[in-house]
Amino acid sequence: MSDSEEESQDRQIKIVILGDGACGKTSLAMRFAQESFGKQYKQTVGIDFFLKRITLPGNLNVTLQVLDIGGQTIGGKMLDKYIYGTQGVLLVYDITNYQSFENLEDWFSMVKKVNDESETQPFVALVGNKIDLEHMRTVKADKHQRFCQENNLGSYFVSAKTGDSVFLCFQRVAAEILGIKLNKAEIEQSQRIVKAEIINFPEEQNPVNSTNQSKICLLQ
Ligand SMILES: Nc1nc2c(ncn2[C@@H]2O[C@H](COP(=O)(O)OP(=O)(O)OP(=O)(O)O)[C@@H](O)[C@H]2O)c(=O)[nH]1
Repeated sequence: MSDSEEESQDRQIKIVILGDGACGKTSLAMRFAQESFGKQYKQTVGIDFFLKRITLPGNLNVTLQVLDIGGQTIGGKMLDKYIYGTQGVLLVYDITNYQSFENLEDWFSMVKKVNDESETQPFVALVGNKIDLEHMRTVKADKHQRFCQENNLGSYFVSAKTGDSVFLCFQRVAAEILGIKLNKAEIEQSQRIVKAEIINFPEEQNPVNSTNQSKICLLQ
């Protein structure tokens, strides 16, 4: 195989998403891989797979195999097998649900246990999801930062609903795994513009310009 053929081959990386039920793992994977979001909660039983090809600086094509692990799998027999040999781990919690943050200790312990005797360790990142619900936040950002510093983790805040920072998170994790540095322009480019939802409130019962009201302004 010539050098150029070798260079044009895709790199493959495996990333698992772990965390409590309903923290938004499936939503994150779907937002990243399919650009979609569903408001309806449908529990993942076992595991789901998503594939997405991205291009990193230097025209490097990378296929990300994303394993979305159901929140109920903790303590299950298969979990070790899903985690083993993965290059990246996203530890996800819901910023409005403190328990989902606390329980990450258990998920992280599983990751450490499985990789205990392995020569290579996965790149692990802490992901606070649902930042569109900032007004309902119960996990303070400094708690998040402390957990990252203490355990040497990557740190992200995202919203699967709006798409805020989702692509950036996966892109940076992939770059980190492959030892590629992203420059400021590349990071800014992948920060999506977040569109606000437009809510149509029903018209007022008695609007100002309704026909039974005078539109004439009287000056006294
Ligand atoms: N507001 C808001 N809701 C979200 C967000 N991400 C997910 N949700 C909602 O949270 C609920 C749970 O999302 P899922 O993606 O199914 O959660 P999960 O972690 O995969 O859950 P399990 O399958 O039980 O492990 C759904 O109703 C989603 O619509 C987000 O960023 N913002």
